Amino acid sequence: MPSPSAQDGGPTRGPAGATAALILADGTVLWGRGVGAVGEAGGEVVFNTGMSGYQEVMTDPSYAGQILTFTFPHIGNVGTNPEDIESVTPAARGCILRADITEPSNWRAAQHLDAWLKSHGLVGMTGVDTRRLTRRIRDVGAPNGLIVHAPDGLFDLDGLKTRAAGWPSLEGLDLAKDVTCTQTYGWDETRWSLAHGYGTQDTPRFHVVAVDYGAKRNILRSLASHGCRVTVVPASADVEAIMNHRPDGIFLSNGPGDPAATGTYAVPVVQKLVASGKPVFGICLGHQILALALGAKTYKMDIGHRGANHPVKDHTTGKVEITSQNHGFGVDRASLPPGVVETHTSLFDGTVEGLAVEGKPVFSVQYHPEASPGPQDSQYLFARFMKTIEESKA
Ligand SMILES: NC(=O)CC[C@H](N)C(=O)O
Repeated sequence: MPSPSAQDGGPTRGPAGATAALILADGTVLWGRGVGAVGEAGGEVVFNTGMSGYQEVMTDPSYAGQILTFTFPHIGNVGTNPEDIESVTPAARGCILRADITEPSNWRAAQHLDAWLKSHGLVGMTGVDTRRLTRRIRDVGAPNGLIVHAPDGLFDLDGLKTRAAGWPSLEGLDLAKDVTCTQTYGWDETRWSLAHGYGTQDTPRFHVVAVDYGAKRNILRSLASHGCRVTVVPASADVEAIMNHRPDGIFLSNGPGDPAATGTYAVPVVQKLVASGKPVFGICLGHQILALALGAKTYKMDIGHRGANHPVKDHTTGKVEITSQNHGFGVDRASLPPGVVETHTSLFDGTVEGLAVEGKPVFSVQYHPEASPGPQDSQYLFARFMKTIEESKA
């Protein structure tokens, strides 16, 4: 789009047709067309390279505090439906898209993406050169920014630039407490499956307590489909509350924010869980919290991993799997204490992707074996967890 019209003092009118703007913390402005809710939303601007699954991505609670830009240009063309969600309320703050959203074309579509964004109060914009934005994020790291949707085309650019520059970093932010469940509940796979026509569940083999730091539904479904009864407890649950459920195994979920910020409550609980000798399996934030509990350190990555084509090597089998990922923090290899083994490694950038504790039924991965969206290569990890539980019971 051409440059905006010069103004003296008052609001700035964007280039012809511009009803939305992305303002980055360094003052960069990208213009576009507004979709979804009218208003302003701020967060860390990150890109996801997946070619499908925008609704699962937008509802993944781990995207809390972030504005998503999709590198795939056509987003919204199959509309939205009530099933492809990873939580009831979308966690991402907004979205940045290349192409305008077309009419939905899919038999499952219940709503246009634009209407769905509006109904959840999410601000979005289209017409952005997302390739340019992504290359910029790759060069300088994920910036904070604001997206503004103003149908009158008028923008208070100075104020927006000040607010974007002052937007707080995700580093040090505990967001798990914002997205965790407020009460303990049993994941009712049967009811969910029947409601969506996917059949029933057999008699459960094991009872797993899942600590919810922002759990994606497909993890709970995956545990259930591997034969588990699943009890979900809030992130603040203490060891006694967890053990009172008499679990066969404990699952530590994914979730948003800085893992180190959970140090006051989650980390000491996980230390006790590890000491208890019960099988423990962690995914993403759960993996990072486990690492902290074992004495390792986490750090903020420049751009993180978000997409559905990340190659990871499993050192146990020597196999390479293509994985679904969404994280902006990582576990520092140099900080791993003796007795903690790196089981998986990223073949993109060599970072730590999985851990196991020697002599204990405890392991975790940085990526998402439940996918949703993404390839199913890593489903074996749920089977590995079941085997660990079986062995620990024997
Ligand atoms: N998906 C997740 O659990 C993300 C973990 C953590 N919030 C990160 O960004 O690294």
